[in-house]
Amino acid sequence: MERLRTLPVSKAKVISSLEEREGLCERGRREKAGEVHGGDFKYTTVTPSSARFFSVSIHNGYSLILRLIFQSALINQVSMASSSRTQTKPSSILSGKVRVSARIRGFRDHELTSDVGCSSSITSVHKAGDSEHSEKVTLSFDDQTSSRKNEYDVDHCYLQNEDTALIFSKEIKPQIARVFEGENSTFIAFGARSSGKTCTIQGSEENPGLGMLAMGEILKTVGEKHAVAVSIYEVVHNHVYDVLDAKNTEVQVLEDAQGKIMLKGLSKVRVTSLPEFQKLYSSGVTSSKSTQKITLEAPRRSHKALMIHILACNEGGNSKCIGKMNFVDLAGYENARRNSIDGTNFIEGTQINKSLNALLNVIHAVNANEARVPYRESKLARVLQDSLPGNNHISMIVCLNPFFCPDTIHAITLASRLKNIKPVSVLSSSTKKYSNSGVMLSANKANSGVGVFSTTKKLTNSRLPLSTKKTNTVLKGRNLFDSKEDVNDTKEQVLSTENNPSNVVKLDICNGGSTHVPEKKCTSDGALFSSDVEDISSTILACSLEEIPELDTKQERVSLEFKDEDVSVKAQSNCTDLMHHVNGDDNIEKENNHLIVNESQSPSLTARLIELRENLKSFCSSTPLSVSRPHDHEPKTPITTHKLELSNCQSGTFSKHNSGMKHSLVQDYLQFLNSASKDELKGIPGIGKKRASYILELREESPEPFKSLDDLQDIGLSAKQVKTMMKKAAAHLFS
Ligand SMILES: Nc1ncnc2c1ncn2[C@@H]1O[C@H](COP(=O)(O)OP(=O)(O)OP(=O)(O)O)[C@@H](O)[C@H]1O
Repeated sequence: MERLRTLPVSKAKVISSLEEREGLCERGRREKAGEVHGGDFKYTTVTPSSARFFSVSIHNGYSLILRLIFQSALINQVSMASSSRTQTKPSSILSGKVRVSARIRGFRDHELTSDVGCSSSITSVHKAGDSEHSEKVTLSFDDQTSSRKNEYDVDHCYLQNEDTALIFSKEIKPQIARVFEGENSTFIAFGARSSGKTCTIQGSEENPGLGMLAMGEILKTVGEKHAVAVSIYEVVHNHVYDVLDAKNTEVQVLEDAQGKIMLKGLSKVRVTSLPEFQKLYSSGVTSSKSTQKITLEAPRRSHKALMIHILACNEGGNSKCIGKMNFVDLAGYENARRNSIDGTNFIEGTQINKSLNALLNVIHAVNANEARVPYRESKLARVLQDSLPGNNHISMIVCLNPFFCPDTIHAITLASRLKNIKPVSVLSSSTKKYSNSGVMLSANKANSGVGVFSTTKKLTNSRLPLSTKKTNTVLKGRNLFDSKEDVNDTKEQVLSTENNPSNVVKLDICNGGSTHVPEKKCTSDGALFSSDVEDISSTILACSLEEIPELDTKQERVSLEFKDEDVSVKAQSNCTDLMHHVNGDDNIEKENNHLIVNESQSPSLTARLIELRENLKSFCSSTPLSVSRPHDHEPKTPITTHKLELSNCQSGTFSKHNSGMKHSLVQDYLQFLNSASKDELKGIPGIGKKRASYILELREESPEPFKSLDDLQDIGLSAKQVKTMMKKAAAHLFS
């Protein structure tokens, strides 16, 4: 009997289309790439999952069996790629206004022959739907690290053999007429590093990208009444720089009294011909690169964007922007910790991931039609702010590496979540207090069965009128794209329920004796998930929600799995009495009264904590400041515990006053900035001459430009700088 030899996965290729397969077979014959030493065939294709299980004989006698196996794998794959018959999942209605399409990058030359390219994992692309517009695509990946199969729904998937021109005609061309009618369109390329984002958006002279193709079409459409101008900018470390300006000036993102975004310092260059634009686009990019130090320094990673302005010209020669097209080439996602070799690029990677998450949170909020969109948390989102909401079109193109890549899986996971959301419930402010007292798990239980989880998070101030802010507080966990959530280390939670698509689920964690909740994950206010830290090793591994048939239908089991890499502990918490549904806005108020404590059963830890806190509060407020004498007039030693509690109360009162003082200091400071003269402003440490004149300009646009400390970011101050300034102001009071 001949010995069987296992075919290494790396020697097998997965090609996602028949044409690609044929092309490669031909190439394989020539180059002997991926050669399998069999009897009468030189090259074949196989899914890596199949390859893992197949053994290959080196003897001719087994080649027939091999061919049968491989043929069946091939037929299977081709049928999956081309037909809608083999659906593994029930089709869901893809929701939201954001269109999400995927693009699988073609193989690079060296990938065709190396082990990397050969270990492909995009095993299948299921297309469903018969019309061009209603199709849904499910992408399947074999996760080689966990032997799982991951499936993601997107609106469309462009295969390796499909070029950028096809993407243009399907995604961009139909939007051009709408931009001339006054709507804005935004196209965002998102994905892991080297997944083909720049090639898709910017392209090259030989293979023009979407920006170039769009400009070609726009210039064809533009008549005498219209003109075209472009701006190109990049966002580095949450600062926006003008790429068309040789000095690379920083762009200030301002908002006028009407809430209109103004990009101060961003060049707008008129374009009349394609070669002119081509020169501008490529030289602009070159100039941005030239600002980096040459030699050993790695090119800085940034988000780059092109803005095409359509201008309406009147007879007097004046022009007004009527519509915009944005093409955004996001910096590539990568797991900063895993990919940081010496720690040097760790901070950069972390910051980029944070900004990607912040942008995705914005898109998610817009897509879900949330009342509060966290524009202020992302500079890029602030630049795009007037192009995202309402009828404006947003399209995300998720670029995928064609081989197994955990970062690619992370990217598609995040993007596909946009397709499974439903508009969220807006909870009244009375529910807000609970957000600080327990872990909130918010799930949009769409029919598709995919849910989201989130964290309670401090609401930053926006310039909404105060009344709007109060009433529109959205308690739905919006922080969908939390930076610490890493699909490579953490399993995706899937919350499957059939009904109640827009339910919000409140979760209290039962801290049973065997449950280990990593302490470092709990922030002071009790929220388990915070977006402050990237790549925290201790994360929730999995969270599943299942109905327990034998119990009341309103009770469900939540299983949370934690992984703490540092101490190698895995723990699970099963809570049976803590879930409750909120059915629609009308009942929210009523329902929330029942959310925390289920009276018939023992209260959860969070409920007990709330009770304790309330008791303490009422005790403090009711404690008399002087100790009254007992009625019998007998002198007694004062009770020491009471003294202690009294002093606790005093320290509580002191800290209360403290925060009051802090608030009034901040208010005074902002009031000063809103009213002081230029000379007075110049005298403030950290403001200086330039910022002083800039503040005056802002005050011309809006009488009170600074309503919160966050607004100081508009004059280019970082949160750290603001904090330092406030410290100095406080110190000044006592000097
Ligand atoms: N469709 C394609 N077919 C073949 N090769 C491609 C394709 N798209 C991109 N590439 C190649 O892949 C590499 C990475 O492409 P690109 O620079 O566009 O990726 P990126 O996602 O923008 O990278 P980064 O995350 O670093 O910005 C380049 O060498 C490019 O030539």
